[in-house]
Amino acid sequence: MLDSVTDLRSLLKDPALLATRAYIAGEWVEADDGATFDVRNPARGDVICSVPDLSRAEAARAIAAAEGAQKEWAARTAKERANILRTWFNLMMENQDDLARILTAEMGKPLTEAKGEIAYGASFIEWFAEEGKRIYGETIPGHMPDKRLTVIRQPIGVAASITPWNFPNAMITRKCGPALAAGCGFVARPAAETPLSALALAVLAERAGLPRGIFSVITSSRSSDIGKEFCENPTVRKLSFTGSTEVGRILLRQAADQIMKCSMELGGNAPFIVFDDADLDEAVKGAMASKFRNNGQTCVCANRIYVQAGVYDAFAEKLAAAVDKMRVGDGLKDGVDAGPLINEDAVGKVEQHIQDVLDHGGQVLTGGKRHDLGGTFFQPTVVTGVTQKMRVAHEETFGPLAPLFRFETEEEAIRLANDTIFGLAAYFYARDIGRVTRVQEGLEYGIVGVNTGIISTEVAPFGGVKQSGLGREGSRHGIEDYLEMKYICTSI
Ligand SMILES: NC(=O)C1=CN([C@@H]2O[C@H](COP(=O)(O)OP(=O)(O)OC[C@H]3O[C@@H](n4cnc5c(N)ncnc54)[C@H](OP(=O)(O)O)[C@@H]3O)[C@@H](O)[C@H]2O)C=CC1
Ligand SMILES: O=C(O)[C@H](O)CS(=O)(=O)O
Repeated sequence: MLDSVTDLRSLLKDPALLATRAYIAGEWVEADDGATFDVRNPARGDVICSVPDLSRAEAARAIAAAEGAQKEWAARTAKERANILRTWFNLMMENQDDLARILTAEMGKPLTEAKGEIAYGASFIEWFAEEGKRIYGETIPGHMPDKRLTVIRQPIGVAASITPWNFPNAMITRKCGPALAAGCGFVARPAAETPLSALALAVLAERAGLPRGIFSVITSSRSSDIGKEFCENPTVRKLSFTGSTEVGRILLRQAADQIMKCSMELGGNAPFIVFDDADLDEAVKGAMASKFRNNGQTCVCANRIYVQAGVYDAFAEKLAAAVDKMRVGDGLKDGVDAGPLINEDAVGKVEQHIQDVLDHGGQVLTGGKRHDLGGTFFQPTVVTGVTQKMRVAHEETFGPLAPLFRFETEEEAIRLANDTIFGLAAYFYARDIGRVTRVQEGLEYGIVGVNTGIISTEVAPFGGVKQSGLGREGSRHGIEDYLEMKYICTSI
């Protein structure tokens, strides 16, 4: 097991990627007051290293440096910015193995998933390097003979991000990619659980030639303080947040004072619907992929699995058999399908959801308890007899729990699936074209997977409706949130 920075450095081809100081204005710094906080390997809770515990003053300096660098950065051509971003992408892919080991060490996901995340994260840098060249304007036929009308789009200025621990690389690049391509300055504050992946990104950004000050990484355990600096500092013109709906609400309230432009990628409660005309084996594969990716710790994981009555028992049996084959262990070891949960609170939530199902008449089909490995390892679990009265119907578990609900009709399935304040991702398996059309149109979600359990890609718009968020990330739409539109009316 990992229990020190020496152990982790010994696993890396390039130990310099394991940076343990914050990155502000092109400098590697300690906290002004020398404070630090520990970064732990969730598999055992061992301390990997400590990093500086920055406060608002250092965050303010990073914001000022981003403002100072932004005008020159925006004055470069889109192609010049693209070339540097492309170099950054290349460096991320060349160092994929090391970045994945650092990510697994601090977050716990299996190395195979971590490598996948590095490629996914890098794809946003690659994609938006090119999208930056397509920030087109408009000319509009004048409303009067002596008027000439144009519309241009300019970088919004300094953008800031607050990101969660579950995708410590990709959630940052999904935001800084479009921001930097558009000509913005960028200040990132990663989750306290997982700062090392963000710092490794800064090491490679420096090597790629990103100008000093244009990109900073604030390591801090004082998330509320840094969030307030981002929301209250008048230089920050854009806040992009990924995390829980509860925290998103706090940030929106704080940002309202400045009428700040915000993107919010928030909580989910994804329904996964299996109709009686589905290919059951494909549906099981999709459920396994969607439910147990990152050990259930993603906002787009299937959180509720609705199965039509005629195929309920067959699907439950097939799913339990697939779940029983999952290999739980230390993510740094080969052949592991599920690592530890991020912390004890995460384990507690899974246990509470399982107990609530049992208290209301449901049953455990497989799993249901902490794993023999101890720590925050948990048995992948399937529960049956689940109903809308239970907590798991309305709360995001964010763990390896697959709750099976039974339904009778198509109308009932759509109604139950939409019975939530969330609206991020939904999935269903069916083959009748009329049913597929009616269901994909009837689901109130920003993302719908039809006969697939994995939907994430940099080329498509990712985001939710209702209380799952505001805005879209990735795709040709993702750069819009880092631009301001200017209408110019010229009298000739
Ligand atoms: N829609 C999406 O794409 C995603 C949504 N989520 C949702 O987030 C939840 C799980 O992730 P989790 O990290 O626990 O979510 P949190 O919302 O608790 O934390 C997300 C980030 O916000 C920071 N934070 C917490 N409180 C504040 C505050 N008052 N002001 C400023 N920043 C704050 C956290 O810092 P720290 O951790 O250091 O406290 C972390 O960096 C789930 O509900 C999940 O669905 C998660 C990932 C993606
Ligand atoms: O943080 C998350 O859960 C991600 O947004 C999910 S994905 O984009 O990696 O699928």
